[in-house]
Amino acid sequence: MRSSLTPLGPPVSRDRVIATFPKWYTPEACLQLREHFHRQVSAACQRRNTGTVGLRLSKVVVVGDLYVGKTSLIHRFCKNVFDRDYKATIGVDFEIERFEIAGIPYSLQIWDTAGQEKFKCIASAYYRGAQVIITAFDLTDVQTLEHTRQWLEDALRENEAGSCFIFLVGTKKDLLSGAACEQVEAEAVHLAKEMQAEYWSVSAKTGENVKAFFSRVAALAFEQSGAAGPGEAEQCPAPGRRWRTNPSGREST
Ligand SMILES: Nc1nc2c(ncn2[C@@H]2O[C@H](COP(=O)(O)OP(=O)(O)OP(=O)(O)O)[C@@H](O)[C@H]2O)c(=O)[nH]1
Ligand SMILES: [Mg+2]
Repeated sequence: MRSSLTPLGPPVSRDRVIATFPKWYTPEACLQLREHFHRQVSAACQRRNTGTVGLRLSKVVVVGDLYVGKTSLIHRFCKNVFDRDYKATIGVDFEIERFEIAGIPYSLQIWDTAGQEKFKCIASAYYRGAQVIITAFDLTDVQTLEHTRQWLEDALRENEAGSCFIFLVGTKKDLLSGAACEQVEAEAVHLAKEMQAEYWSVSAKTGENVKAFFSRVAALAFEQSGAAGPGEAEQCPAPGRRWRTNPSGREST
């Protein structure tokens, strides 16, 4: 059935409908601990403030070393495919993924950048204007985790301080298990806290956590963008001053 809220293009698929706030991966490194939409956003959505809505699209930039699996992660989410063969991204590429969040149409423009050094100057030209920066590393290659600091620094240089949500994502989870996985995750969580990033482990091969991860990205970006209606963005703190919710559920900034 076609949704009345998506007048342009085909309706969003059922698995792109986000009705309840998606949960974090680990509470140790997460951008906020609320399990529901912010009350101002919910109220705006209930009023269906769709006549003069805020921005309905957020730019997401995915960075990280070559071969860590950035393209694979995006393709698993957007096309539900996985390719075992490596085809280096040359420069940049992007996908637009449409959602319906709390009843309101919303899209992510997901930029896939090249990890190879020789393409870095092309890719970095596209960092500007990001609402979300995803720094990816390979869980089986600890050096790629160490390099995420530099990738983040480069991406942040092109954006206003405190204006982006940052995610640190460990890829290829299917290749690691048990104590080895726990050890790398612990290191990554530590780094994520330093970066003020939210941490996720995913597998593009099996699809584990991929949809949950992008739903979380979309919901956080949606709340912050003002897409729920006029005035909501000003009431929602910028990512640098995120809503912090203590475990008791009380919100603070
Ligand atoms: N086992 C496993 N392999 C993966 C996974 N994700 C990616 N790969 C493999 O890792 C290789 C690199 O993946 P890409 O997605 O092309 O890496 P990339 O980060 O986009 O690389 P650049 O475009 O050069 O920056 C490919 O051979 C993929 O099949 C995963 O979750 N599990
Ligand atoms: Mg690629």
